[in-house]
Amino acid sequence: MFKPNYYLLITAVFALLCILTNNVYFKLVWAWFALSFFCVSLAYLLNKPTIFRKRSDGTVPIYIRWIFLPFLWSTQLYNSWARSNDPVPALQKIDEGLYLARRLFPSDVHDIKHENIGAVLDVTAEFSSLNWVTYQDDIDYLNIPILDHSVPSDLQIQRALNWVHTHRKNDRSVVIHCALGRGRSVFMLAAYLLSQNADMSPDAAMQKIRGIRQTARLNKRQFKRLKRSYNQKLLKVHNTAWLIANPVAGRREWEEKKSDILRYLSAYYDLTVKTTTPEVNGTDLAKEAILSSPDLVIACGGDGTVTEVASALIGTQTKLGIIPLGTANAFNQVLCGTLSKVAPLETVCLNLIEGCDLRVDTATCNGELMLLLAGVGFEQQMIEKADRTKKNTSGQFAYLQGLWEAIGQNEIHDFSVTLNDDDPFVIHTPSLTIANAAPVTTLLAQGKGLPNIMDGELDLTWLDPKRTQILNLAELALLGLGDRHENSAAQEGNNGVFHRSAGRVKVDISSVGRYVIDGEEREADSIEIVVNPQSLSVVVPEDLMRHTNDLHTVSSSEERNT
Ligand SMILES: Nc1ncnc2c1ncn2[C@@H]1O[C@H](COP(=O)(O)OP(=O)(O)OP(=O)(O)O)[C@@H](O)[C@H]1O
Repeated sequence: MFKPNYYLLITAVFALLCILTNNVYFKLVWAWFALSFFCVSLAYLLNKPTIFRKRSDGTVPIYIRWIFLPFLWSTQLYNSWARSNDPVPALQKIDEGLYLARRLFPSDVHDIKHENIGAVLDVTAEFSSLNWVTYQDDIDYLNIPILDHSVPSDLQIQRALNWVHTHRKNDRSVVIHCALGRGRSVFMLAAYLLSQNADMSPDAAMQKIRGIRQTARLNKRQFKRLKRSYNQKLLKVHNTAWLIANPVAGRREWEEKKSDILRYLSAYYDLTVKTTTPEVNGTDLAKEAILSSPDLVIACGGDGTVTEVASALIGTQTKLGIIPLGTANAFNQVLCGTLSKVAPLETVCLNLIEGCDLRVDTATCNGELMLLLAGVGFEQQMIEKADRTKKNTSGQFAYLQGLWEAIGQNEIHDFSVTLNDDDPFVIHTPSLTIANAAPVTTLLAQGKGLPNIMDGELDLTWLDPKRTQILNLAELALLGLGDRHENSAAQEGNNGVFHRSAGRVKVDISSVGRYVIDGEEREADSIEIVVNPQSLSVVVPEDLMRHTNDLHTVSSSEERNT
């Protein structure tokens, strides 16, 4: 508690000066000094390094710099005195690819380049970092803000270990720096050495560092925390994740977004990144991933990629995460909400870091994994009409165009339907969907409102051929939005919409010979769909889960921290 008390004392001195001074200008200056040091003491008392509002690119906003100017002046004065008397060089190699440094200045860039350093971990909260994009554009930068003389949180340690490890695994050298390269950065480097050397003790790690950088010294609290983390076996690189990306999904955004995705995620996950090719699909890569038992496999692409990856994860404890870079990304909309498609990349990645785990139902359709739904009639015609070229030019509107054309044709078919072990019955309809789940935009599946992905049931929705299909769709939209579904399970339906539920469904579709499953076209004379309750673990946003009281969830972030 030395630091806050010390800063409180300085605050008191400036407050006193402010009271005792008569000159209004001096009064203002002393009040500013007092406020600045008071804010710093609060930051220490509450352990809130984020008070400096340091951004992810390492800059501190101008207004914060003004508020804290008196404090920053004094620390910079002290640090420049300490640097000029430093008996050790600014930057020192401690281990293969691992460096320690004091605060980095433009004059250090030459050494950074010379040592071929590709990643900078800045553990200061109070100073703006160098603008690495200007100096060297292939430098990865991460700030983990820690107050001087303070200890990092378990989560901060975990982030640092994973980030450093991700870079080391890719043969990139990493420098960890704080203000003088003596405390906070030494803590993180020692923690990383301990995570990589099972036989090393905290004392041995410190000895190794001090053998090279004699000024390295942890205060009592820091060393106690290092030992505690070591004894509790927290100094481990974990949260391993595989990221499987489809480079051609959607509008081919992977290349453009790749570096941001890696920057956000590698700060928390020990990442392995793979891309699909026409020969090696998401299932092949996810099967390869499973061999190393990662905590999370992230599918980055459209629904096709998500289904490929998910099919290797069914029945395992490995979680599926999604970065929606496809055209529709309907499954992601089911899990993360309708607006998830337009959520900023940072939010999407944060959900994968701080989200909750949820076990959801999946199904198989003719032996193939079905996450969302299978459809004959309108649904199949809509997908058939939205080909790759149309998806590339019109995006999601390609599906709307397709649906519109299908409604215009209004082809009616007979299908023989068997639910569970019941007797078959024949329906006469232009559209039948059998859904495990569907986003709110998939009207054709909402005969009983939104299908529930955790109820262990499939939802069958079909439309009355005698009624105008636009009216049927309007009815479906109302069903999706509200509670007007009480009658849709009745024999006579609900204003042109029919609905049934079952765990197992068999449909004779020989009259059309074609169907779609999760947006992909298939051919068959019959389809058999079986639900597989709670067979897949997925990561969903925490705020979404807070409102879903009937679902059993485990906070993955908590789990990861234990
Ligand atoms: N490297 C690649 N080159 C060409 N095609 C690929 C490659 N990787 C995957 N594919 C193909 O991409 C298709 C899957 O695309 P995906 O469904 O992920 O995106 P989308 O069609 O744009 O989105 P959505 O399904 O959400 O509408 C598969 O047919 C797969 O064979």
